[in-house]
Amino acid sequence: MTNAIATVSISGTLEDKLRAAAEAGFTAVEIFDTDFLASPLSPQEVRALLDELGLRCVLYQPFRDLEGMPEPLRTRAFERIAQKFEIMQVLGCDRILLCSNCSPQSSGDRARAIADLRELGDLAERYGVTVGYEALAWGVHVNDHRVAWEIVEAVDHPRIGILLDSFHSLARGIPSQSIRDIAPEKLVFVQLADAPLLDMDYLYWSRHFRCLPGQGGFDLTEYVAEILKLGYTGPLSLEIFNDRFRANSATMVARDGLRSLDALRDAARRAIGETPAMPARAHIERVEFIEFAVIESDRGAIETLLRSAGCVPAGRHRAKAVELWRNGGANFVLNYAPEGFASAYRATHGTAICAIGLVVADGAATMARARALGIPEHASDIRTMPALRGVAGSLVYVLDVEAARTIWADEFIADGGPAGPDIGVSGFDHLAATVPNDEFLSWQLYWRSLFDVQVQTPQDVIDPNGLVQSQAIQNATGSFRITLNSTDARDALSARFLHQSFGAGFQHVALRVRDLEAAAVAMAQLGQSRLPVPHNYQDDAAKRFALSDAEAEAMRANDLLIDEDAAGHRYRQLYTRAFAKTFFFEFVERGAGYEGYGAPNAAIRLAAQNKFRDPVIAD
Ligand SMILES: O=C(O)c1ccc(O)c(O)c1
Ligand SMILES: [Mg+2]
Repeated sequence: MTNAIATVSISGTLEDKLRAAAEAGFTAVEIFDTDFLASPLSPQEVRALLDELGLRCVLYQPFRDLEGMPEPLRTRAFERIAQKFEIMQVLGCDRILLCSNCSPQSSGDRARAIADLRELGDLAERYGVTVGYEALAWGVHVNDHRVAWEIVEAVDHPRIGILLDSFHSLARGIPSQSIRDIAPEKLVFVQLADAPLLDMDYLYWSRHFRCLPGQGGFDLTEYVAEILKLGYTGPLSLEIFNDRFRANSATMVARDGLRSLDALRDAARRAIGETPAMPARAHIERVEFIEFAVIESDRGAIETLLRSAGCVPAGRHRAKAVELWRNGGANFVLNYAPEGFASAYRATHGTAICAIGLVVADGAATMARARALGIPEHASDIRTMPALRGVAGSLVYVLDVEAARTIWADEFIADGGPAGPDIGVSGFDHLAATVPNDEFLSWQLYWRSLFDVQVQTPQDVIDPNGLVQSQAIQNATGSFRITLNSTDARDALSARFLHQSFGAGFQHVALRVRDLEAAAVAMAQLGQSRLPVPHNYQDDAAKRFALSDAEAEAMRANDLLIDEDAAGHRYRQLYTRAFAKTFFFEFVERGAGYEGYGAPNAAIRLAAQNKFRDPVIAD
């Protein structure tokens, strides 16, 4: 069974698109009619290029508005499709997609459509071509694959089959089990696309928001499982109309496309009990550490930030200029080494988080799955802790439970200094990454294809200078949580972060505490520089959440933010001021059952941060 991609999914000229698909490892493509029409290459030249690149054209698409048309449009459509069949012969392509009719001039008479398709079958037969009839979600008479199937069944012609496109089926909420009604030999092609769950006109949703499987909200696993159960062995092909992809690197989309298909195939195989071709998505236990690459001249400032957040020195590396700091269950590695990965990272990004360490259930299986998905490994100098390339060239270290138990004693000499103040940090609550807009979907796929994680509903967050999109990703128990944030707005905080730190990265780290009020008081004594929260917000929160006078006063006195879910589970937050505009802490008290991230407060926080737009060093 082949992986394929439609040329419409990627940016550039027809030639750029074909080269990117081949480079990513595809061996089959759909050629989109408009891409061909806009190309100066003759059919023979396109064929030569396909041959040179080792690609087969497995579908020519789309052909529009043929069935049920009045004359003279009907004759014209038949003449035009015959010309496509001739081109397809040159291209070596034997399948064409016919969309259900969208023309207001078309007849809704079922018998007419059936007769036209039967005649089309006879024409296709002469060229050795098979037609896949696709129900567009916005087709005027046929907009449901169950109806397309009824028609194809009635046409009963060996050259006329049905083409399934997951967008059209799942956007309309058509049950995937209905695929079982299709005769297997009549399913001629399968197109796949995911999409965010939006309440939107089908055409606009489809043409602008489709995304790769594993980047949106459709249940594609069930869809493909039904298709595999039917016995379909043809290509699974990506047909993605997406505004970001049109503006993106063709290579990135093609590479991610292959990853998304491999991950989806794996999920579908598992769903129907077939032997999987790669290890399962990796279970993450927790974040064990984050590592900063630190410029020596930033030492004072970063230590001040850490100390005032309740962190204390806990060890020195046995061989390298690397220090371990701790805050309860959260480990911070400060890397000052003049050589190696951190030094290269520091040279590009300045003082920044250059790596995170994840504890997974099975390290070897995690690395094997990463390999199968084409996620690059980075040569790690610690044997028990292999590394994967992560956001913006930062690293994701992969630790077994056993490695996490021994790593600190193996690598570090414990610091005999005084124990720090206990501010009740149990560990990392979440890490917030800021990524460029065009990589936003790519990073979602990275996390969702490799790890056993789920996404929450995406959030639109209002920054004083533009809209920020935020996507939370977490494991089932909530012991691992990250958020991905991106914006198009040049002056929004996350855009300034990208500019300031020369690319994507983790911009803030949230630590979880038992009692945020107590932690805030303790950290104030340590000289913490907090982000002030306006009184207007506090006055509203007091009423909204029916806070007692004491609770409301504690909120005001400690610059706390608060949220509550529908079931009354609470979340309280406190932010520190930023270090060099690139990094800050959040402290959270997450009431049992609260699953969010305080999204309603993000606009308040961003407005507060906006006041400190000049370089700020925690003092
Ligand atoms: O948006 C469209 O017109 C269109 C064209 C061809 C397809 O296969 C499709 O799914 C949508
Ligand atoms: Mg389609």
